[in-house]
Amino acid sequence: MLVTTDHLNLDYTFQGLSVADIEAYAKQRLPETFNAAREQLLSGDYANPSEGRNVTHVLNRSRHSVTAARGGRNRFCEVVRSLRSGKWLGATGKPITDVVNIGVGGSDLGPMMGSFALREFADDNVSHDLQVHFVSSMDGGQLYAVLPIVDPETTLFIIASKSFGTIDTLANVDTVKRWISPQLSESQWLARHVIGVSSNNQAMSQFGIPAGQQLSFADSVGGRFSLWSAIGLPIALTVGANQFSKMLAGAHAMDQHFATAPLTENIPLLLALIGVYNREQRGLNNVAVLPYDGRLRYLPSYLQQLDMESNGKQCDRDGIPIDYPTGPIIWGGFGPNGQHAFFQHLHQGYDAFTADFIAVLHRQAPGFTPAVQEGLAEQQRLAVANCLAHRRLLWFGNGDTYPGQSPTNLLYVDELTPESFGALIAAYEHKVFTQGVIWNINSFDQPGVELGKQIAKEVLAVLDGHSDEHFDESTDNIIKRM
Ligand SMILES: O=P(O)(O)OC[C@H]1O[C@H](O)[C@H](O)[C@@H](O)[C@@H]1O
Repeated sequence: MLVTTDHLNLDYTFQGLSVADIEAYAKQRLPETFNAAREQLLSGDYANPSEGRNVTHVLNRSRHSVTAARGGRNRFCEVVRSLRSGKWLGATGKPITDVVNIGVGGSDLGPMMGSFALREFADDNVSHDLQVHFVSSMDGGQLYAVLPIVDPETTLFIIASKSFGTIDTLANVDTVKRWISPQLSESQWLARHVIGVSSNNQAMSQFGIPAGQQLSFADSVGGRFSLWSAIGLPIALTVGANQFSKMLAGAHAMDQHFATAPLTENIPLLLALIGVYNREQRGLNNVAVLPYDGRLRYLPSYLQQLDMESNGKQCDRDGIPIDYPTGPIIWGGFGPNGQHAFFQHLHQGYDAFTADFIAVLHRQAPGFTPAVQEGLAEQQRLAVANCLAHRRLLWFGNGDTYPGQSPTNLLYVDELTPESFGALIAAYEHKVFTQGVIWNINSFDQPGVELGKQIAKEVLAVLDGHSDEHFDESTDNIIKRM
């Protein structure tokens, strides 16, 4: 049960499903409309009915759109070149040494995961060292850590927000504005130390970001699908625009694979059908994501947003309540360390689950002595051995007290490269999309999140003394203590 593509491979042997099982299940669960839906997604024509627009993130990585969006892409590449070469000077004439990406959700998780995963692929033709930091949390916890180690005169902030209205991001930006003085005035800061990345150009202008420092993207690109757009700027700043393009090329190759590979050799389709099978036939409500390469350690959080925000729904595409289970709970963590923490429960605990193991078979270690290179190669083998061992134990068990029979996938790449990374993420995107089609839900909105934001505003108004609204006893009691 092995499926291989240029960049990504799937072994689903330990799902206990044969090719014939998959074919039969696809007949049962894949709607007749699927082929048309897939074509629409890949050409940017798939509808997001509740938000009244199409879904176009795939266009960010297809060759046509790179040409169509040449203006925006040129500015993106210029910004990358200028910052990475040290030519971008701050308001007091010093080169920028640090970039802080302020954004949350899709404006944080994708760029952070990609920058961390691909760091070693940085183009070398850079004259100075640029540090990229990430700040997302509304409580200021990350600002506490970053502000003391950067300097207003040499730091540039990316304000990354599709809507340019997310309170978490605006609150962090507001604190930064207080921090720049006395070294910089607000106008100096805006002129040389801020780049806006958003689909809301008007809000970026109102904020005072010069037009040349605004990078925009289409509002038809959902936040959790936006790392391929200008939101991916931190990745490009880390590795260079060429390597960023290779990541897009890997994702594009996966788009083509998804479009053309037959069902039983189509990785996203198989992942989707196996996932629906586990959810509906085996009653498994959770998936552990277990990367066995430290560079992919942010993958579980990224997939949490991708999958749970897309398919955690209780109404269909027309807004009508449904009575069947939809997207599972996604959780997980870096596999080798998980072995020393939560794996005990996986092996012998009461609750049933499924998991995706993600492995990288080989890793180059240029720049190290031959002895260290050999040590690192041994460590890579050690990690893969542990991945294979735990996967075996989970499936086969070991006597009465290790039940086994936990179905898992193994996704692996020969080497982690920008291309294979792009292909891996695109495969998961298409898995989530396919499941959304199967469950007849809109995978491209997040009404629950919006409702939570509205309630938070009402609570904050009471905390700030602007309202005397009452909630429930518990909430009112805490408010009284603030
Ligand atoms: O990029 P922004 O508009 O600031 O949104 C950031 C995030 O906020 C939200 O609450 C959404 O649930 C996410 O999908 C989104 O990625």
